[in-house]
Order: sequence, then structure tokens, then C-alpha cells
Amino acid sequence: MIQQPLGPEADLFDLPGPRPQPSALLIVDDTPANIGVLRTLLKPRGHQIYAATSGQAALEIAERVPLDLILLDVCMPEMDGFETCRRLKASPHSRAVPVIFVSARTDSCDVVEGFSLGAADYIHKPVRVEEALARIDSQLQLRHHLRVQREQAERMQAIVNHMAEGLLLVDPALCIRKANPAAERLFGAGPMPLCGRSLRELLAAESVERLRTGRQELCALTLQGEPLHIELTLSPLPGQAELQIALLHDISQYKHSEQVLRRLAEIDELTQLANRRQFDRGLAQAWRTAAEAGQPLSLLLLDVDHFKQYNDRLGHRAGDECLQALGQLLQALAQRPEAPPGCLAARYGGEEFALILPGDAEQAQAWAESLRADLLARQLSHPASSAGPWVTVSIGSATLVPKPQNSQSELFQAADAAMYRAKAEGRNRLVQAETD
Ligand SMILES: Nc1nc2c(ncn2[C@@H]2O[C@H](COP(=O)(O)OP(=O)(O)OP(=O)(O)O)[C@@H](O)[C@H]2O)c(=O)[nH]1
Repeated sequence: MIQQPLGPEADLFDLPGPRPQPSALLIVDDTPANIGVLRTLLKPRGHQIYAATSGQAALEIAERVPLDLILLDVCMPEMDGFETCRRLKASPHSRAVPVIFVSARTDSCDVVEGFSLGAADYIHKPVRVEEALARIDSQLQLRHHLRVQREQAERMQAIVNHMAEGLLLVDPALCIRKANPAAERLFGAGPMPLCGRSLRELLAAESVERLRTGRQELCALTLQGEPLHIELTLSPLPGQAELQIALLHDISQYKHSEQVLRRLAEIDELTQLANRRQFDRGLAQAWRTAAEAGQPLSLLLLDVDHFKQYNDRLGHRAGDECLQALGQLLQALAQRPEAPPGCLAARYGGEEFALILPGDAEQAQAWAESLRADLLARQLSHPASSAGPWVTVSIGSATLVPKPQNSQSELFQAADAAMYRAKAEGRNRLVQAETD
């Protein structure tokens, strides 16, 4: 048989109900002949019949046997049917078992008393066979439906309890009414339950403002104050206007990996400086910021002098270490407390470095000279340089105030040309481009 896929409105819990079992009925009557009559009527329907001739015997059977229905006489010596019913309803074993009184006492005060004790129905003696059977069948059916419903509810509860996603039911004020174990675990609730707290309490301030119906990524906090990244889907609970479902998925791990990947994509592995990609973005951003503020933007481009000979003489590994040392100096410069926002040190490629410096030409000169001095102070030996005994750099610097008629590539080209002039003029020096 071809299985139909579940449609959007499919009822996931509409699975086959409990296997039909013969119903267990208890007939209680102090007159054995009456029991015989009912037994003869009910036996052909396949029910399992128990009989008791006193209230006390009925209570004992109800303690031992899981019953589906009790047919209870009212007038009995010692303990009458009403007292028996009272005790049956007081016992956890028989509380939920429907009781039908079968009695010759037909005064309406008796019938009312029977119902007030929790009876499901009241059949008059002498029994009218068809009517009695119809009433008994109806109670057994009702009991079967209740069992099916209870099993569906238990199945749903088991799913909610075991699902990996957190699930909250919240009221219109976002107060949490129910939380499944996964939600409790996610927020480290432990002995402090989530129920009664506001959903807002569990979100970082900026996420509270962004919270809306639908799916969203938010920053949350555990009850211990640990940050969490969650995907939260908030939707109305169909048919229950006063409740909303919040489905929670912990995406902290994914966010962490995303951050690591983003960092890897923007960082030069050897020097840990910004790579060319991040440099390009940083320069564009610094250019926009300077344009908006009408402020000058400077760019320093640095190239290690005679680096090929350095590698050739000392080996590629020493060359790498030299680039790392230079990277550290440049990073320290960009991270000085007085460094302006937008200041960025980058490895542009090979043995070329760059420093974006929001500031004027005078500042650029001061920073470039400071870098050259720091490098010389390190006294990294360069046995094959015509510029001196130590590793040196040639620096080209350019400064522009962004205007409609110039561009960031003009700034770059000017700094690059200045750097080549520094090389041509003997290396180990700063040349500032004449711009504006
Ligand atoms: N060790 C090492 N060397 C690199 C790296 N990237 C580029 N280089 C080397 O840097 C050297 C650059 O050489 P050139 O472009 O000829 O420039 P130079 O020798 O520095 O000469 P000038 O720039 O004119 O002073 C080449 O030998 C490259 O192999 C790197 O990541 N590690």
C-alpha cells in the first residue's frame, strides 16, 4: 500500500489507539439471581464479568482487578450501594472507573444522590434490556475514547520531553507558562524552574528589542549569566489566543564556528594581521568615515628591504620569523591606546605591509618614523642588505581628505608610488606622497 505523505494539517498523534481488549465489568448485587440476569445479558458481548454480593466484596475486587465498569445495586445489607460508591471513588485504584447504579429505588432524590457521588449513570430495575445494554455500551465507549486520548497526550508529552529543541509556552506578556526539559537544560535552570519568569529575562538587552513573531537569531543568557546564541521561533498556538509557542535551538556552536571561519578568512596566518581581503574592506570603510567627517585619511605601505637576499642567506624559515616580528611591531602600533578608530595593520602580500591611519600627514609621518625606530631597535640582523646591518623597511605614505574628485585607489597608488621612491632613494626611509 502506498503511504500518503503527511500534509501540513496532518495529525502526528492520530496513530492506532490501544488494542481493543475485552472489557472487565463488576456486577455488585446482594441477590445472586440479579447478577445472573445481567451476566446472561453481557456475556455474549465478550466482556469479562466479575461478581460481588456485598459492598465489601466489591471494594476488594476493585483493589485487585483493573475494571472498566461497575454495575452497582443500591439496596444492600451492611454497606449500601451509595456508601460502596463513596469508597470506590475515594480509592486511587477505582476512582476513575465509571459506576452505573442499577436499582429499584427510582425516586429522583436517590438518582440525584447517585450522580452526586460520582456515578456515570443510573439504570432502573426491573432492567429494560435494550436500554440497559445501550447505556452500558455508551459508558464503555466513552472509557475507550478517554483511554485513546490519554495515550495520545502521553505520547505527545513524551515527544516534548525528549525533543532536543527547547519548547516554551508563553502568555501575551511573554511570561513562561510551560518549559520542556530541553529548555530547562539550555538555560541551566536546574532547581530554578523557568516557569513564571519572563522570556525577556532570558534574552540579552539588544535581543529583547528585536524579539518578534517568526524565526530569528538572538543572543540569550543562561540563568548563570552565560551567553548563548539561539534560534527562536515564536508563533501563536493555534486555537489558544492567550498562548504562544517559542521553539528554541542552541546555535552557539555554529556561531562559534562561523566566527572562527570568518576570522580565518580575514586573518593572515603567518603574521596574524588583517589579510588583504580585510585590508580592502577596512580601507573602504575608513574612506567612507573620513568622507562623512571631512577628515584626512593616511595610508602607509611598507616593504622589507632586500628580503630576497635575507631569505637566500638565512633561509625561508628565518624569513618567516622576520615577517612575524615586523607584524608584531605593526600590530602594537595599530593597537596603541591613542590609535584612532579605524586604524588597521595588514599584511598586504609577501613582504609588503600596510597601515590604515585615520589622521593627517604629520601623524602619518610620526607613526612611520616610530615604526622604523622600533624596527631598528630590534636589531634583526640582515647580513646581505645594502641599507645597513639590520632589517629595514622602505615606507611610502599618502594622505587625502576624501572629495568627490578623488578616490581610495588614488590614495593607495600615491602611497605605493611613494614606497617605490623610498626604495629608489636608497631604502630604509619614509617618503611622503605630495597629494592635494
Ligand atoms: N620567508 C618568506 N619569504 C617570502 C614570503 N613572501 C614573500 N617572500 C619573499 O620575499 C622576497 C621578495 O623579493 P623581492 O620582491 O625581489 O624584493 P626584495 O628582495 O625585498 O628587494 P627590494 O624590495 O627591492 O628591497 C621573495 O624572495 C619572496 O620569496 C613569505 O611568506 N615568507
